[in-house]
Amino acid sequence: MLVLVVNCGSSSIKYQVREVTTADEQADPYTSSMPAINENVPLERATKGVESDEVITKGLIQNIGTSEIKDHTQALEILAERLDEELGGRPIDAAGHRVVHGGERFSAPVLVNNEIIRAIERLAPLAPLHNPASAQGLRAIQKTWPDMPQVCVFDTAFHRTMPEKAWRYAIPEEMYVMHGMRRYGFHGTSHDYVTGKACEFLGISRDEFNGIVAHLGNGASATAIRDGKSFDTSMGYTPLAGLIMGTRSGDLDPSVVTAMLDRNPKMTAKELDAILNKESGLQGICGDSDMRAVEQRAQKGDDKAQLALDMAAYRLAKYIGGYHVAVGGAQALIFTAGIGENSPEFREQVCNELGALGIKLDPELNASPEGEVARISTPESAIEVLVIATDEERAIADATASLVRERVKK
Ligand SMILES: Nc1ncnc2c1ncn2[C@@H]1O[C@H](COP(=O)(O)OP(=O)(O)O)[C@@H](O)[C@H]1O
Ligand SMILES: CC(=O)OP(=O)(O)O
Ligand SMILES: [Mg+2]
Repeated sequence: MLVLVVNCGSSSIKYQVREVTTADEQADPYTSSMPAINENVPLERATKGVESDEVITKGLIQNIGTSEIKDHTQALEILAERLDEELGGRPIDAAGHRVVHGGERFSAPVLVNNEIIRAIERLAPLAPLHNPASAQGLRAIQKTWPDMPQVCVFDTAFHRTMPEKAWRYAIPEEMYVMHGMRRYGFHGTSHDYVTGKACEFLGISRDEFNGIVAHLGNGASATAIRDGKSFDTSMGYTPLAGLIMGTRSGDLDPSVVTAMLDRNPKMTAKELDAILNKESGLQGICGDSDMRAVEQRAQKGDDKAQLALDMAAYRLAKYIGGYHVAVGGAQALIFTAGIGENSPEFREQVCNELGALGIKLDPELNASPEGEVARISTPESAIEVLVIATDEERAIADATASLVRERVKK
């Protein structure tokens, strides 16, 4: 089956077309339209018998929302033409979308219909940059390929298993009841995927696995995995909370925000949002947001870059320490995504902060982890440290093929 994976960002569309083989094996019973609250089926169970192994083509459409490309609808028209060329007219069987916010409703991937698209649009206030883009992408594909089944895979879904003590904010209850102000958590597809890989590698069944995942890309989040499920996570109501990221502040005292407003009463919510999301994090501390650039400057003795690294590593280490407690003792610490997979220096710096947990890195293994899953700790380490290559697109392609296959059977 040929599956188009679409990731609609605020100003770009990342896409992949993947060949997915589906064995004639029954997947686990899997709710496809209305998943029950707080239910969650691990990816590897939901996609049993589905294997995506080959990327046929991939690419990026940028500058959406400029004079060049008006909106996501126009971008999808460009994509359709491009794909026709790149695939030599071969038809696509299904499309799978990364949707950032699934709110409290979605705890698993769903087959798309008009009502689902409206639900994603209704969640726009919680993810103003991402959800409207996804909805436009979904509608544009509906228009271009009216018969193509579409599936949405939500960043928030994996975190629907968190207990209320982890997801509620200590603010007046009506803020939650009336406005949905609570922790949702993001990067769930990645946290779920690498958790499955870790269990496989360690020979532990999902239900018995306790660990911590550090997904460190441009956006970064840590998740406490208890009994194989998300128990707590560092991102919150939006992807701004938690760790120090490329351009996002992560956690701070909310009074800082009100003080910014006090100083400059003319500042709009949008401007405040831009300061915290686009001008903060590594960028705010040292003027560079890309980890490679920050590391290079630090190696040359640049103090500001070194401070940015120290702060980011320290913040992450504090989360790891807290989550070790939250999961009742982690069996493994997993590093993944751009920085987690590619920066031995940052992994080392974080682990150096974790001596109290009895973590011991093997410097050679850390310098060049090999394969999809690599152990980088010594045999004496109290917690295994793993580097796992995440693949959100693959997970989305598998989930899409799995749901579409079930539909064809019915
Ligand atoms: N070899 C490397 N060393 C250090 N950082 C790296 C390396 N390769 C990629 N990165 C960092 O990974 C981050 C991007 O991660 P990625 O997961 O690709 O992001 P996105 O969230 O955009 O998917 C950037 O900060 C980049 O500098
Ligand atoms: C949710 C989020 O932070 O996504 P990204 O890492 O793609 O920015
Ligand atoms: Mg990412």
